[in-house]
Amino acid sequence: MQTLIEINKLNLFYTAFHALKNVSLKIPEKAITAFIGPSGCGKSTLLRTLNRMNDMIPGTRIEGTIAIGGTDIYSNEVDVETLRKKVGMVFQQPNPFPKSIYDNIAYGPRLHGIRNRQQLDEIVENSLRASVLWDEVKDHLKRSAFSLSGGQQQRLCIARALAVNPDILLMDEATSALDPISTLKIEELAQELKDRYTIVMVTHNMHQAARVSNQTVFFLNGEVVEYADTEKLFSNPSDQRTEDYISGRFG
Ligand SMILES: Nc1ncnc2c1ncn2[C@@H]1O[C@H](COP(=O)(O)OP(=O)(O)OP(=O)(O)O)[C@@H](O)[C@H]1O
Repeated sequence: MQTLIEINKLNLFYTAFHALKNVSLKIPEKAITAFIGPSGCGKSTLLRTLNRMNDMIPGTRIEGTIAIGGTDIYSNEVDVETLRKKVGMVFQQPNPFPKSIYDNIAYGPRLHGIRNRQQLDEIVENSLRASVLWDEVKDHLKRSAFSLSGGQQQRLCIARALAVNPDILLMDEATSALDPISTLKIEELAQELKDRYTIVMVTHNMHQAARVSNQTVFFLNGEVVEYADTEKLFSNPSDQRTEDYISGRFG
């Protein structure tokens, strides 16, 4: 598998607190990579570095490099807005805009200069189809996004991220606020999307990582303990700490 994201000797500090320690990882394209580990081990912090969301947190400093498709995303030449278009993100709580379903999806494309109605209609339909929401909403696109259920809102947020044509989709505990059926739908959706997008997901739920991901990274105290094919990591971990964690001895 081809590497898309290459993290090299990454250290991240929140002021004096050393949150990520010497992290090096090669994340392959068009696959699902899961970050697991106990609360506070740095999963979300690492995810946020991939589209520079950490830039928004005062006092954050990084050392080391992250390259996406060979480009150092922290170099001065990189435009952060363009990076975030290419690296979309979905959060724990669905966060649609207080707008119609249609306008939620059209928001990003409009921001990037697309005004043509027919073109926007196509993007809205394709994005909603890709997030498997089209059939449920096609007859009321003008309704508020808040009229949707939590699970539908999360699929809307995924569609919104897809509308600007990203390469990478970051999912930060994207199902932890959802009921089991909605969770399953998002997991199935992730499986479908991985043929076209590179997905990196943070999850508290080891079963979810085992069910949906191709690779799993296990973190502890800001360090990578083990990175392996998901099947291998869950059936035959190399490190005793991984074994202890996946068998529920801590965390
Ligand atoms: N904005 C911040 N300022 C200071 N410290 C922070 C900040 N965000 C996170 N941290 C600290 O960095 C460490 C890693 O946090 P992070 O949220 O990345 O962990 P996590 O593995 O995603 O945890 P969880 O599973 O609970 O979400 C924790 O000790 C946390 O307290």
